[in-house]
Amino acid sequence: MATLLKHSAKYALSGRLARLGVHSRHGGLQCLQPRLLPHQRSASTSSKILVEMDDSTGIAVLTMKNPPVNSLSLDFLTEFSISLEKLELDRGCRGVILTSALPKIFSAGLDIMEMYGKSPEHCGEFWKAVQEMWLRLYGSSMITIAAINGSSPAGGCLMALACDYRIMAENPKYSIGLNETQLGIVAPFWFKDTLVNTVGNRAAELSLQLGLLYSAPDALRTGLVDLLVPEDKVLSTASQTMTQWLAIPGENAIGSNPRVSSS
Ligand SMILES: CCCCCCCCCCC/C=C/C(=O)SCCNC(=O)CCNC(=O)[C@H](O)C(C)(C)COP(=O)(O)OP(=O)(O)OC[C@H]1O[C@@H](n2cnc3c(N)ncnc32)[C@H](O)[C@@H]1OP(=O)(O)O
Repeated sequence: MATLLKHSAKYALSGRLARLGVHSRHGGLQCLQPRLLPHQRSASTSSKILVEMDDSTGIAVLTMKNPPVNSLSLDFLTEFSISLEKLELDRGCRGVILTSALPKIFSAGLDIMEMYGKSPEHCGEFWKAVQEMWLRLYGSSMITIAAINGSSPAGGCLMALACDYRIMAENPKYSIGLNETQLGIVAPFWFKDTLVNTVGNRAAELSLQLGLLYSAPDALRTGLVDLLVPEDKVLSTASQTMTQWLAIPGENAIGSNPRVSSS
């Protein structure tokens, strides 16, 4: 925690700027245009989330656009959960691809400024929003695929882990992992359980105790991600993979998800 708080001063200004939407160092604000194709039915956008729904396929792309690094602030998490809930209630939506509008970053994890110098009430609200995001994603009855087009430490990695399948850009500069230990904090048990369910006990032990951040090839070797593709193919591959999953007869790819099915 001490290390985390030490980092906070560095992150203070950017957090405020991000909330004001004025940070463009990563080119974030320039690349937030909707990518609607002619056959797509609708796009809805809140300030930090863009949802593009393709009615003909039942696939939605949920794009995070919270510059500079898609940190998980209370505002962001609230918008994220609302967007996911709307998709969950939309009977036409069968699959969601989660990706980032920002170059180089999928998500930097929890917004450090939300944990620094805030009232107990605010902290409670923030923590509840983090859990809500995880519950909605991990317990979703839709197929969820993370199209990881940038680095994704800590809470960003949790988001990816909460999806059914992870496709990562094979860029040597990107890393992913639950690195909380390196920040002087212990990953909550539900972060740990989500990792164990993905990579198994021994790999999770090493990963958590050492706070490892994996390069894309190491993440693939460990089983933290399922597939590496060139950066410009991440979204299209996610789309193709989703189509394959949705073609499983009787929607069994959804029905046999052990997290949401008791049978
Ligand atoms: C309230 C409840 C109480 C609970 C208390 C217990 C706490 C338990 C929590 C346990 C679980 C924790 C999970 C987490 O996710 S903690 C957050 C961990 N994340 C990080 O440490 C990421 C740190 N960031 C980075 O590694 C890099 O920034 C990154 C690789 C993402 C990008 O690198 P790049 O070089 O491209 O960019 P910069 O480092 O220059 O950063 C750009 C600006 O973004 C700001 N920034 C970065 N990360 C965060 C963040 N997580 N929150 C807020 N702001 C962030 C950074 O300050 C830069 O701003 P400036 O340009 O102004 O310097």
